Amino acid sequence: MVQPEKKSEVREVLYSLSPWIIRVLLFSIVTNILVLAPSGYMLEVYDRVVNSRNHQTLLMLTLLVVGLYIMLEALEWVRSGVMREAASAFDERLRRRVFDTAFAARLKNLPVGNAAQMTGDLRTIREAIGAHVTLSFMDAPLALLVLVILFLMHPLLGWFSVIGAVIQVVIGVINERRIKEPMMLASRGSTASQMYAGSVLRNAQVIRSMGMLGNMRTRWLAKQREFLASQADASDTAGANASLSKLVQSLLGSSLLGIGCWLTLEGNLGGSGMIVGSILGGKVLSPLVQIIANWRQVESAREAFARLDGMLKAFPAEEKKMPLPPPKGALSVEGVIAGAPGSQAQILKGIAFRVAPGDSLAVVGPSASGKTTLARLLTGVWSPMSGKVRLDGSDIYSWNKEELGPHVGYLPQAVELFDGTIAENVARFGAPDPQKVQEACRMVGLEAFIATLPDGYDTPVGDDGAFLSGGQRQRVALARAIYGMPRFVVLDEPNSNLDNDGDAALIGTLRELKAAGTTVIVMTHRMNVLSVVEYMLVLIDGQIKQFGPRDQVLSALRGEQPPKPSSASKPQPQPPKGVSLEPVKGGQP
Ligand SMILES: Nc1ncnc2c1ncn2[C@@H]1O[C@H](COP(=O)(O)OP(=O)(O)OP(=O)(O)O)[C@@H](O)[C@H]1O
Repeated sequence: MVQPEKKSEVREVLYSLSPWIIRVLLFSIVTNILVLAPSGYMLEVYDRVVNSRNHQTLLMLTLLVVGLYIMLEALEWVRSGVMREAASAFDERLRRRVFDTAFAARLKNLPVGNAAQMTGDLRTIREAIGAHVTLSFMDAPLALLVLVILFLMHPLLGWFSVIGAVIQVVIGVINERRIKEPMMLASRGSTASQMYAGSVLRNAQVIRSMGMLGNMRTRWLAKQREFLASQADASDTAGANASLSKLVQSLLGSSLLGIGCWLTLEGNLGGSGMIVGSILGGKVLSPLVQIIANWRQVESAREAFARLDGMLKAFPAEEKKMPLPPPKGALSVEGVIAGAPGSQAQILKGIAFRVAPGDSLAVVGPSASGKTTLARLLTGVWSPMSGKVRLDGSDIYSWNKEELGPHVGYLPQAVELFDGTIAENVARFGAPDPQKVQEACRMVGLEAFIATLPDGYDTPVGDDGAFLSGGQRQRVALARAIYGMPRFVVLDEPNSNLDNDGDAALIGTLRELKAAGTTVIVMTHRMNVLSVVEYMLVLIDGQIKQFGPRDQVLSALRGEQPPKPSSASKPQPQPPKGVSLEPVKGGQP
């Protein structure tokens, strides 16, 4: 079946700029006429002043031309201003959508560079709209009118101008062909080099401690050399062609004067015709020369347009859906097969289980068995290849996350904090509710630490929480996950960085969540977490090996009879065979 062509959002936004474009086109008519003022002045001075030797006429003509100059420059200023306004409007109308799409693309495992390229592409198009070259495009139709006048004056003048224009276009095309490849390599190389430098700077401590700076620098220098060589190649070619283009323009101006003079001598053109002809010839070429000189900018904008449009088509805006009622926390995982976005490899190979509202489940399993993958599916970060993850019966992946977010808590394995204060991070960068922030920090045992800080909850955490210790970062992230007591919480290795106190605080947090009726799923390698959960799921190589009430699963793993229900209130979990679990740190909480 033929798929209908998806609408081009970027093109639609460009079309929406027509009120600005029409205004500029109207101004362009006036400026293009005013541009002829110096030529008119020259002719009038020759015709009227030199012959009549009239000082007053000279004064009047000079005052008139000065007035016209001022008007021309004022209009040019207004014209550029209107285009800059149009450029801002373009950015304004797309920036939110571009940001969201870059974010969605990153969630689909697209490299950071490609996702970030989108904001660069938006900037490239915006700059091209506001650039002088766009005005040259608007001047081009009027240049055609000037060409018609030249033909009417004498066909020879017209043809000479056309030949000049054709030579200019040929130079432009050759230039573009020659520099396209090196420019592309230079642009890619520059991005790669920048990203590499960024990653070196982010990991400065590792590099310093193991004396890796020399090796890293050598790599960076090689990347720099590579892209600078391509850039130099492109600039050399562009420079040579620009000089050639200027030469053609100067030659054409003088040739037209010569031809005009010859035509006058032959009696085919009036005396002033030769001057008018040479001046008008220059006007035909001027927008063309501008366009050719800035053709790279036009090409870059065209490439950025294609890339941006492709990405926006690949990631359509989320449709507005009817809001769903807040979830109660009933989780159902139905025949889920899943892998990393963009990859066909299956990490989870047919997973199905249910967790009732308020119940807690520990997911254990060896490294790389798929626990983190499951956490990403349970929180709707990744979508399954087949099957569904449902919260209160609704597909969690398609649930509007802005709407669902306050009811869900997620602590990822790699803790990510953002540049802001403790309170802002805990409150998920919404307006912090001081009571809820304090409550979340109390539950994870951060209160005492925060009390020692001069700025308390308003203390900045630094980029990615750089001012905090690993354990503190994990606790702040845990507080963020439980901020506002969500109904559904997924914790991926919540105690990987915690000491005994932190572990005890975590167990306390899990108990409080339980008491509040929150459904909790916790991926763990630690035994002590098992003491506060009711259910257990053993994941091995992407498949469920065991699932059920905790003690039953533990007994099954040890090859024993399941314990009697009463023992569930006094859990004494032991490491099962085949599943590596670290012993409880600091004893039973
Ligand atoms: N973003 C990704 N892109 C491609 N493959 C991935 C990605 N994330 C995980 N994988 C692969 O999926 C498999 C399962 O990884 P996952 O992180 O889910 O395991 P895990 O059980 O959480 O391991 P651990 O206990 O070590 O954290 C691994 O083989 C890993 O290479």
